[in-house]
Amino acid sequence: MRVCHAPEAVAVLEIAKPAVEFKGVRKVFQSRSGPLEVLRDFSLTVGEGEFLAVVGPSGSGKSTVLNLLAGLDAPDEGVITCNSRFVDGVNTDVGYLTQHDSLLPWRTVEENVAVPLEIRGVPIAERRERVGAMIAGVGLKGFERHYPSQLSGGMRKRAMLARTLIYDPATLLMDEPFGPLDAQLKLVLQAELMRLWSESRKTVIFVTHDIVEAITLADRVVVLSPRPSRVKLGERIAIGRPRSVHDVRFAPAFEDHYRRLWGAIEADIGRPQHDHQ
Ligand SMILES: Nc1ncnc2c1ncn2[C@@H]1O[C@H](COP(=O)(O)OP(=O)(O)OP(=O)(O)O)[C@@H](O)[C@H]1O
Repeated sequence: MRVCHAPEAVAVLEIAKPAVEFKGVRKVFQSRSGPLEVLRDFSLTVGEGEFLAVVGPSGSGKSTVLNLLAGLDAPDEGVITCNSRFVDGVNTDVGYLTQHDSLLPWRTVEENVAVPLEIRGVPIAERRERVGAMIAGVGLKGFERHYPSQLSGGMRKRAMLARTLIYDPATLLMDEPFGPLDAQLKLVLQAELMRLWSESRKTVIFVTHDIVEAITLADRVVVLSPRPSRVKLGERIAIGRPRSVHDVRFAPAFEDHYRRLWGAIEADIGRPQHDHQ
């Protein structure tokens, strides 16, 4: 990825090498009331090292997009590639932080974080070292031996983030990771995510309902249409980095971004989604 600096010191990102591509993807689920077409002719390209946020109406298929990329589900039509490989089964190139609390309750923080390394057969000494460093990196030092039930919601999110990052996936999928947290904690975790991302520059696809969060974190925000979904707007965020989660909303470009994104979302609120094919 090439980063050129415009006169106003805003980093303009040009997608030099795509990390993720959806081309003409269609996804239909079979529901009790018949087929549910969630994605139709859905196309999206994400550049290597890009932080992309995805917003859109509830039920428009945001999680479906992540599940398809993770290879947990298969498209009915179209092609998905990740790091130049077709996704046609479980995609081990991605780390996936889902909405749900997925820590194993019978394992301590360090035992939870170690799971991906155990699966990959990483030797125990290396495992200990990497787990310790990662736990410190997400601010959980001192809580290694705690069980999930002994942690706050924010600490559990940190532990899940550590477990997702531990095997150093090239691409990170995050599905409303901070959704249920209170506003202050959300800001703290957003700041930490930005710090971790700026150190590693992984490709990130981050699903959220929060437009401010999307503008704060992302290089580009895409808005999905109601079902059957496509990308209806792509907004490149013209706010320089490093960004402060507290100051982003005072950046000159913030208001215009917010207005355009909200306009695209507002137009679809209450609009019925078309489920008949
Ligand atoms: N495995 C499945 N079987 C049947 N229907 C499904 C399945 N997975 C998702 N759906 C339906 O597909 C639609 C899109 O779901 P998805 O979770 O991708 O939307 P979303 O945009 O992430 O929603 P939200 O913002 O509410 O989290 C929804 O109507 C959902 O009920």
